[in-house]
Amino acid sequence: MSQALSLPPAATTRKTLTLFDSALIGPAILDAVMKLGPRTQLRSPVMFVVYVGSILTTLMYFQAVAGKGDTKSGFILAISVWLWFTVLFANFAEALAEGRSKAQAASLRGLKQTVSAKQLATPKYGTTWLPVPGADLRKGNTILVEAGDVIPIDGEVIEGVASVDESAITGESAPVIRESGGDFSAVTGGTRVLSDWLVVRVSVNPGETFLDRMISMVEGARRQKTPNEIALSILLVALSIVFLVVTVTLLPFSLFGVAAAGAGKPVSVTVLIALLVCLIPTTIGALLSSIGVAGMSRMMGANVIATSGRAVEAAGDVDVLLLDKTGTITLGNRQAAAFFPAPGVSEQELADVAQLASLADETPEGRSIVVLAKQRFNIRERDMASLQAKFIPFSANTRMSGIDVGARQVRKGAADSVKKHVEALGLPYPPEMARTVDDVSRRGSTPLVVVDDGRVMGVVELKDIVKGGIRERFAQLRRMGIKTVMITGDNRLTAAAIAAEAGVDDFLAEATPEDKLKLIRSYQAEGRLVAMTGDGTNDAPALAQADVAVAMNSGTQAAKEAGNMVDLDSNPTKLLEIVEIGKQMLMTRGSLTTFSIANDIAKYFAIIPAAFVGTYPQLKSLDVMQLASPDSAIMSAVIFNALIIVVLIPLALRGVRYRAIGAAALLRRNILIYGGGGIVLPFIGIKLIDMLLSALDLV
Ligand SMILES: Nc1ncnc2c1ncn2[C@@H]1O[C@H](COP(=O)(O)OP(=O)(O)OP(=O)(O)O)[C@@H](O)[C@H]1O
Ligand SMILES: [K+]
Ligand SMILES: [Mg+2]
Repeated sequence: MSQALSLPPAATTRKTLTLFDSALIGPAILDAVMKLGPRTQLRSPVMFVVYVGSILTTLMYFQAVAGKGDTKSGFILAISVWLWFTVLFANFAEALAEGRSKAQAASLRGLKQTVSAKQLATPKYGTTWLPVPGADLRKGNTILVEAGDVIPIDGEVIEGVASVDESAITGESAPVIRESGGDFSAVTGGTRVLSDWLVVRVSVNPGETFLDRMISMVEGARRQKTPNEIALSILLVALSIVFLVVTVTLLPFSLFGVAAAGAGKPVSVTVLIALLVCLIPTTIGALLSSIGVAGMSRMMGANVIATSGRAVEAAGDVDVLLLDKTGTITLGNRQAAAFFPAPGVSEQELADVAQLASLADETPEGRSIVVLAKQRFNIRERDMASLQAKFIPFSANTRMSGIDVGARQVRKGAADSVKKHVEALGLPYPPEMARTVDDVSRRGSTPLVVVDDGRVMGVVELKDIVKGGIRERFAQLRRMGIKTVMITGDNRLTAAAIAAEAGVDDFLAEATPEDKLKLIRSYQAEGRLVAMTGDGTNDAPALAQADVAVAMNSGTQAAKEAGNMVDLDSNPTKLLEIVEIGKQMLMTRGSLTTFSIANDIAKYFAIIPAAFVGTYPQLKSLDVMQLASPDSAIMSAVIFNALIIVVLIPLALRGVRYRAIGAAALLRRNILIYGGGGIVLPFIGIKLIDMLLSALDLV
């Protein structure tokens, strides 16, 4: 067994970077310069206007040097340089946000390694295996992984039980159990088997693994714009066009004013460009894409892999959260705990039939029944082949499983399903069973009724445990205005007991996969945004329908594929963080947009009097800021406009703090801070820059 395959320790692979990590700054500066191409610039129309302004003023500077300028060449150069800085600062903000995601992707790529696999000739343990390079494996191949092996690729366990170290991917050091059947059968490439062995059927082709998808998602975070982002971009473009028209029409006004008075100086094109840049919403235009990228990074930091930016955004507006019970609210390894025989049946007889019904049942429930019968009554496992029995597997629709031995039907399953099954055979269903079933259910356990060829034998109690700390977290969700609904295939009483213990707002019991889907659709029809958390194959259709679909990493491949997020920690209350990150992203975008527009209005008052006082001396009375000179006023506004981008980068990346107060209160608060701040700050900032410029005698 090659020990050289061991993975790097989790701590080094999941290193967290500080906001302005020195390792990120250098590359981001370089990247900011690389992003100066026109195609890249065109992605943000607002910044493209600044970009064109920078080029025009540069050209005008050379014209002025040649003696053909409409104003002093030094002034044009200074404006031009600061416009270029404005563009570069915006590029830098984006590059810095992307740098963080890229670092996260790189640490994931570190997990991808060339591993040799043990390919089996037949999908059966004990047959010979051949060493093949992991990259040669294809969907459908079967492989053996043993203690110490790195699992070469994603797959589904078809035989065996083993403990697996998934810390390289999840950061969680406790090993997890992976076994065939049930909801714990998916294994992820890059994780390591700690004990025992597994036979795994490869479920993907190379390049399509979970790790590959994570990497491409983290790297491509920027590429697709979300619907909200597109709407905002349209608003920003519209504002820019309005200001462009306003600025362009100022020139004839100025020329006309000078002609009419027979004195004064018309406004220069440089000043008009400066004015335009100050008026259009450059602050949000520069920071918009970083806000989106940073949101995805924060998800990743919370150990959630989001495969769609739209889902991250929708998370901020979720109204209803649906959770499946087993494996999501509870630990999910329901274990047989007790046998309750029907009248006239001994406990041993019940155990015997229950074991018979579970011989081929590979679910954790089925296996635990076989084990309990062995422990209690030393009933040895019989061989399915020599019994010539036919296996009837469990399905979420029939809610029963068992075997057929010739014409003899041995079954176990949900009480109502078994009752129907017995009555369909025209046999009596003992009324005493209902009491036992209710007693077991009220404890929050799952009752399975066992029936041997129509004769009801008794009840098996399956115990499950509610995950710790879940109650408080649901209370927190309630305070955020999110309704929690538990959906389960279990009966009403069990569901009610677990719902009460976990503290969910509502529950739906005896739900088939179709019922889960229907419930989601009905909420969506009311215009609500639905989040769903699930782990099982039977949750997959519902996950595919939900707006925000969080699959547990411990769950099945089908669930993970149907969802648009995977929680690496498999924590059902992770949605709290997901919602916070989504809300934070929406709020950051809203706050900075408010700030940006308020800011531009303030600049208008600083620049207009200064720019046109040469044309219309009456404007002097509007000059509330008493800036040193018209040139200094315009220069200061342009510098402020550029610097504010840099000042706000930390806020864009870190996000506005989310508080669990009502939406209206939050909105009021943010408008006050970012709208009010946006109006006041430029007056102070521009005045200070103006004083500094004249103190240094620069204008
Ligand atoms: N292996 C099995 N054999 C027979 N019956 C089973 C088996 N597993 C579960 N059942 C019965 O089927 C019912 C529904 O199954 P299950 O609990 O897995 O549904 P579910 O929709 O996944 O709900 P959840 O995972 O939220 O509890 C169970 O309550 C139980 O009565
Ligand atoms: K601006
Ligand atoms: Mg389930």
